[in-house]
Amino acid sequence: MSQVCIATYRSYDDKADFDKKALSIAVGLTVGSWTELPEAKKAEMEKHLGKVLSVEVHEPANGAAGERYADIRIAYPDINFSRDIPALLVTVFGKLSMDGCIKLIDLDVSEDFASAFPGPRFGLGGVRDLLGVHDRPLLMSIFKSVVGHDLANLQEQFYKQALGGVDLIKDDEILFENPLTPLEQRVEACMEAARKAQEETGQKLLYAVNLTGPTSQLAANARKAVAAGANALLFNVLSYGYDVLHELSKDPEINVPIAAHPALAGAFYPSPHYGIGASLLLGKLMRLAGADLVLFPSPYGSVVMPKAENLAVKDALLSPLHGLKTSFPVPSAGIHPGLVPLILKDFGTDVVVNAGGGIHGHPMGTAAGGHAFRQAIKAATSGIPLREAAEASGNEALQAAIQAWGIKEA
Ligand SMILES: CSCCC(=O)C(=O)COP(=O)(O)O
Repeated sequence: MSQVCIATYRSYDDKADFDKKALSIAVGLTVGSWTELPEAKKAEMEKHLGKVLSVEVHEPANGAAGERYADIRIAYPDINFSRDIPALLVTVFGKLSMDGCIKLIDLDVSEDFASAFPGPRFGLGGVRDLLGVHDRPLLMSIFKSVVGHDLANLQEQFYKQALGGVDLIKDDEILFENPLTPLEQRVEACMEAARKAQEETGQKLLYAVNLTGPTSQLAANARKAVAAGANALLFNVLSYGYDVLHELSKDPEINVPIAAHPALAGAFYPSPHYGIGASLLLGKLMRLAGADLVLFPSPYGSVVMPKAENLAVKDALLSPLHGLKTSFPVPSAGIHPGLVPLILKDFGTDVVVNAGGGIHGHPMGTAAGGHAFRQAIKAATSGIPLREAAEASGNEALQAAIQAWGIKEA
């Protein structure tokens, strides 16, 4: 069994000797120095020494400045760090993240390291089981206007979203503990609206309430939310750290799916030269830490992530990973019904179509916004072009949505 975690980096430098650089990383981030060590000490330290596995240099064809880079793979012995994500990240990219043009692209953790992580408790299949929906993409709606609103207002907004036939409703990530809509009362009010809507729609619904507060109170807040009836949680993972998600997701008393919000991710992944690659940041590490659903920008909407990077996030959430359950991909931001065929083309059926403005901004109102998405999903999964579907009687909501936002072709 492999006893190392392998980090892949991309390093840009017009002149560097990348072999030398790789060796200095492998030694510097493990035993500190090597050649100076006496032979007896070397024998003792060998098991701690990082190893350069490969260095692939890409010379720009035209010699253009700023385009020469190398992909460097280094194996770090598991013996050097404890079985937690902070220890792993500090080892492979702590000081190094501040040392020139270098980006952490990927991490392959060992079976032994992964064994400390149960991963998503529900995962994609578990979320589908809770909702009883197995044959189509799910639809999630986002509360939009939340700050400064009282419980009655949020309950009314929730009810309208639920009537639109959505499968999940999530809080806006900027809704924190506040006197107008305290956590437990908000959960009770929204779940009451969910029950009322279910009487009309016959549809089950998950409400991902935003879990916030100081880290020391998060687990208690989560338990309170669950006791009040919350059947899902939203969590701003990157502001707290992956280890906090890991703790929450393996807590047996917090027995509901957790949706990871990507707030702050833009500080890490967009630069080609610095930070952490999107598929690692929003894919592999979120899944390892236990996210059941992961939100991230799509290639089509208002906050755009390049398509290849986006599909790499999807793959990291869905490909085999040490036997962990898969996490639901939720490409988001600026999504409207006219984008549904593109989303399904790239993501298939195992995706959550997620919208805030694209639901609340519908010309016929919030509930119609949900209906328009459901009609678009039905058309796209049946291979019917949206324009054709919009002409059908009963699909007036879709027609109005297309008039408002249009259809984006590939
Ligand atoms: C950048 S991914 C997170 C998307 C999100 O949380 C959101 O509120 C998107 O809202 P929109 O009105 O753009 O659908």
